Amino acid sequence: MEIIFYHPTFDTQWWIAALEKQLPGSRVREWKSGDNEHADYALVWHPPVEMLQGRELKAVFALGAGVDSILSKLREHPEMLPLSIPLFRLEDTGMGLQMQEYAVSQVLHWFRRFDDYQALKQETRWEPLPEFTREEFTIGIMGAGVLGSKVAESLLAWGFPVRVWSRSHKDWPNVQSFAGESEMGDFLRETRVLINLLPNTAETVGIINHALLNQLQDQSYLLNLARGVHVNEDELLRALENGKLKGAMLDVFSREPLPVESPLWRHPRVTMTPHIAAVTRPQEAIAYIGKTISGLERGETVTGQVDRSRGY
Ligand SMILES: NC(=O)C1=CN([C@@H]2O[C@H](COP(=O)(O)OP(=O)(O)OC[C@H]3O[C@@H](n4cnc5c(N)ncnc54)[C@H](O)[C@@H]3O)[C@@H](O)[C@H]2O)C=CC1
Ligand SMILES: O=C(O)C(=O)CO
Repeated sequence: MEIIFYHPTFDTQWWIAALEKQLPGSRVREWKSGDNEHADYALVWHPPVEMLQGRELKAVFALGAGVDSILSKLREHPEMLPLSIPLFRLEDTGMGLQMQEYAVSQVLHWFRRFDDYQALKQETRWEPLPEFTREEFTIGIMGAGVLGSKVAESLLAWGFPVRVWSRSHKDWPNVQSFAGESEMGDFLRETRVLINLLPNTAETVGIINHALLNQLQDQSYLLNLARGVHVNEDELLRALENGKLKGAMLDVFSREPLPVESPLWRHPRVTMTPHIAAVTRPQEAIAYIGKTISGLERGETVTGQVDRSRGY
């Protein structure tokens, strides 16, 4: 079995050795411009069109959870990957735990008012504040997929009321489920901490805007863990000024790296990280890819295939 590999930043030689160990009998090579030799599978992140175009592959694996960048390239260059070739993405492979760490630590930070205490410290003020209760700290998660479900589980374990909003209803113990546009208002009304874990699609781009934020309780919080283009950044700043939002923690931005002139850098109630909420964990990813390729070779049903018409 021949596998081609392309990733602009990963340690390619390490991946090749680990993949060959995971899939005995396979030959994995780094794809380089001009390589038109046969391949059965391609493992990619931001691949050049030339790498995939015209190949008769059994499947392509994106080396991340979000497939928005490859799908947007495919809209421009449909010849790059015909619909008959399945595209897979990483399902969890260690990202669920990272998202849980991120979400739990930030929710607890806001819940225990560490942001307020930090502001008081700046003014040299020793002042115990009233405590928040869990009842007034409902967590609303947009996107109830692989990562949303893990985050929901971890916040439930900390005793917070948890609700999710997605395309279809979920029957998860102790989680209130809302679906579709018609239930968006009910979902937002009691949400105090809004966590975004939606995929980036034509339907979700710009979804966190003035109209949405305005439906939250006053003094709510936003945690964006998915994609920057989900948030209208000007309207987010407006919500921070008019009291709809008390704070925002952002891992992703409409432009990355975030330009130095963005006011988000300087806003005292915005905290941020540089798109590191959950990164690809090589060992887990290789185990998943190995298992999926072996399953495909045996003609079994496997999970993780992207629905290109849906966009995720
Ligand atoms: N910041 C980071 O480091 C990372 C960010 N991500 C982002 O997280 C996203 C989510 O990942 P997964 O949970 O694995 O995806 P998933 O495909 O398992 O889940 C997506 C969820 O969104 C819902 N959804 C999709 N379109 C919708 C719509 N129009 N209205 C309502 N609900 C809708 C689906 O029903 C599903 O519940 C990825 O697409 C990626 O963009 C993923 C990994 C790391
Ligand atoms: O896997 C993804 O989609 C990511 O955003 C990785 O950082």
